[in-house]
Amino acid sequence: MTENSPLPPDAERLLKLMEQICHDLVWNRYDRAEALFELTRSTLCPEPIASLAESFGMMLVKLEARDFQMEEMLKNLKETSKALEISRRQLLKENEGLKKGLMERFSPKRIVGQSQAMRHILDQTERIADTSVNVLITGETGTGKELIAKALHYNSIRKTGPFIAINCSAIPESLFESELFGIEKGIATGVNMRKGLVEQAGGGTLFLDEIGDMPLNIQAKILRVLEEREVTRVGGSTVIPVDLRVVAATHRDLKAETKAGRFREDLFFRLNVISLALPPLRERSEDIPLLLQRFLDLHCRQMNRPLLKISREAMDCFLTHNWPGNVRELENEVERVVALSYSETIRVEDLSSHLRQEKAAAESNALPEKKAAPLPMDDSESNENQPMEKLFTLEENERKLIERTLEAAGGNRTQAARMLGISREGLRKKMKKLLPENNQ
Ligand SMILES: Nc1ncnc2c1ncn2[C@@H]1O[C@H](COP(=O)(O)OP(=O)(O)OP(=O)(O)O)[C@@H](O)[C@H]1O
Repeated sequence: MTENSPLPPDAERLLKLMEQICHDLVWNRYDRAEALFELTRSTLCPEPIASLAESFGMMLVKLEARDFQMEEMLKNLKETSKALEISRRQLLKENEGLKKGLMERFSPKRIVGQSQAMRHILDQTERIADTSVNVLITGETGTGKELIAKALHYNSIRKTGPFIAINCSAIPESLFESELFGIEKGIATGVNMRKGLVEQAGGGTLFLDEIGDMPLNIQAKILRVLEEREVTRVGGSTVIPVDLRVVAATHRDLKAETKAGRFREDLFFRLNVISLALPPLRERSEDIPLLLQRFLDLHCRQMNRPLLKISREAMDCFLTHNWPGNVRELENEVERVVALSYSETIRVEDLSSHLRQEKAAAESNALPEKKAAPLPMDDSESNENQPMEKLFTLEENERKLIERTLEAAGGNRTQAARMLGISREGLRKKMKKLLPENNQ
């Protein structure tokens, strides 16, 4: 067959059929596609048309395979999307549970404190939690300032919003502004937009810890946020409204800092709408046994140990130490002891050396008048650290212990019996035997 010779009549018809099939395929119509395979097989079909049909047939097979793959992909995507939705719901539920747990954990009722000063603080915390007033919490390190800030947040109407804590003493001065107020996109090559901590706290509480360490220029800017309730990112000009409550804390005397010109007076007044001054632990030693109990429960549970008892001598160490690191130091000491002690009773030798030394020094003076709340006590350790020449008989030791406990309990026998872990009747019998002169 030459280039110009007419096609045989059959070839003419088959070419027409090819043309129609191609046209159909262009419009995604496949109903005549089967004919392609016939064309490849037909003995009547001229060879060029048969090989053209074969090429189209292969193309069709590929198309079918692609469609099949797409269907599979769609099916997989649908399954993944279903699994993601299930996970999303689970996460939401978990998140709700965790938030509920946080609310319970930071309820003022769960914060330990029986001393008058702490009861006053906890009472105030409960009363102001659900308001939006700014609060300034003062107190030495480890007294529980952040704990109170969280109690304020998780018991407020903002409890489902974020609690964002900033430690002002830990941020380098050059980074303060961008950390707090965020950065606008494109301020420098490759810089992406970043929300600052103030913006992130929207709908929740911003906790400015160690506010006394905030640089003066930032103090002016944070004051603006408090007054205008809006923020502008570094390098940006858009004013972004923020709805937040500010709780600040410091171990410094901010009044003195304002007098020394290191803290803005206007900011001090803005923050100090309500102030809560947390007392150091050494001024509320009646809280020590309760805190000890709380931390023993917690750490024994965490370390899978049965609840440890504490010897009277070890308890004396806890009561006489002056706790410069306050509650945090006490908790660390308990955690250390629970991890390291071998026996079921915490004894003096289990404690850190500085606690033991202080106790030894205090022993040369009289026992301070501190009242211990009931704890699982073990008295078998009395006089453990006494040098040999000071050893007394068992009876003598018992007599001294009763005398000291009565002294600590201000003469109240019911309380003394409780502190000794015996009944009032048991104490009466012991006093009759050991302290007949006192037993009237
Ligand atoms: N009254 C309390 N009851 C139970 N736990 C407490 C109490 N006070 C403090 N704690 C615990 O002591 C630790 C220290 O408390 P927190 O971090 O709140 O102190 P802080 O005053 O903010 O310390 P810093 O000034 O060093 O930041 C935390 O583990 C906290 O849970």
